[in-house]
Amino acid sequence: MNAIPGTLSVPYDSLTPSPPRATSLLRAYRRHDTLFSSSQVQLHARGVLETVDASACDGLAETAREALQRTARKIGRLPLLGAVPFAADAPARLWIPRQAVFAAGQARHGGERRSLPVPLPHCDGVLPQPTAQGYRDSVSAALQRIDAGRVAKVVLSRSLRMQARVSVPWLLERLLSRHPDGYTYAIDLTRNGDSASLVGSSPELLLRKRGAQVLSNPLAGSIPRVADPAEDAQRAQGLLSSAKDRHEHALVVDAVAAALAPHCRKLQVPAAPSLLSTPTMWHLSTRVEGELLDPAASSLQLALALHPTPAVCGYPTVAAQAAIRELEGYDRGLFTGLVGWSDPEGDGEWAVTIRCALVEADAVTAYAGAGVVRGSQPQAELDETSAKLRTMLNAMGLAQVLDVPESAA
Ligand SMILES: C=C(O[C@H]1C=CC=C(C(=O)O)[C@@H]1O)C(=O)O
Repeated sequence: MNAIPGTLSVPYDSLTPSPPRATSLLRAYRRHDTLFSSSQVQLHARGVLETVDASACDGLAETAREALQRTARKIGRLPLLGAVPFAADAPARLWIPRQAVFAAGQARHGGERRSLPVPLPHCDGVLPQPTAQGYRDSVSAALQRIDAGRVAKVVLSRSLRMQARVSVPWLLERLLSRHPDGYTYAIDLTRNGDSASLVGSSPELLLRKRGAQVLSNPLAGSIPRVADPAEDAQRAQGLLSSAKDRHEHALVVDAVAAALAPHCRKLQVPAAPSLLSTPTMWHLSTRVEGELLDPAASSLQLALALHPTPAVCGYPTVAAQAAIRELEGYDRGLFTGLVGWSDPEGDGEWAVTIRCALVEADAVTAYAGAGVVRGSQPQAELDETSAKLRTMLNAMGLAQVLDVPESAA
């Protein structure tokens, strides 16, 4: 099928009969491979055939489509995969791999366990950006802008850079076993010998496209979960009936529906959100489903038409982007961008790049943000980002970094 020895690419639309078992793909994963897993499909890729480094400002979707079609003509059907950053003018990290294998279904924990690194990663120091107080101050500043009518919602984030060595295959396996329904990814970013991977377990689907069918599943409005089942259920119900969170959520759903509408002959938008849970969070969730006018439209092009949604940026977009630039004080990089893949027909799946960490040789940086709207409280937003950070910190065995007294942070 393909001219490159060892290259294997199984078409997405031929997945159902007898695909490679997802668990065996996970077992085959090696450091510097790339893996993207959802409840629908799992993609395992190795090597780089061609990079597509344009920024979203520079016709990224068109450049990607040309690269996919050229590869399909010359070599065979291979997907494009990788990550697009939050900022439209920053370069994407997308490429066509030398080898790609798709499997249907979830990468549940395989029979064969990898040996755990012993001891668990040890953290030699933490650099928060901003500090806890800095984050609360930025939320207060965003609330002033909201009161002044300059913006309705701003998503503010923070990061924790930890001096620690973390094994990517080990982390990936732990993330998959904790939340197999999520969008779990390990995107190899190693270039020129500088080892780096973007690893995460996102609960949020930006866009899935298969034939003429598209689905987006925006999340916004959240509350941390607790161990006690009765209180946990009470929190979920409280979230569902919170006017503040419903408003925060509606801004995202309206923007997603407005961005998809011009591309769709039919669009279904539920009138009210439902609840979605991860191991650490409850979220308000809405599944927006559409039928495309042009089934040949690419999943990347459609995902970029949605990005950045108010779930990661705010509303209105331009005012929220300006507030983030002025208040956040650090570069988000790939965090709050999109991560996923597209095949030569444009079918594909792109998740919102959240609940993630940049894993480098001697350090790991975890990220989390929260939507600020009228009625938000600085301490509650800080606590929400801590709970979101736990997705990665718990999986890495580094949750103790959240217990550091603020004066030491
Ligand atoms: C920006 C993040 O979450 C977004 C997605 C879901 C819920 C969110 C919220 O309730 O604020 C955020 O909009 C993150 O997890 O870092």
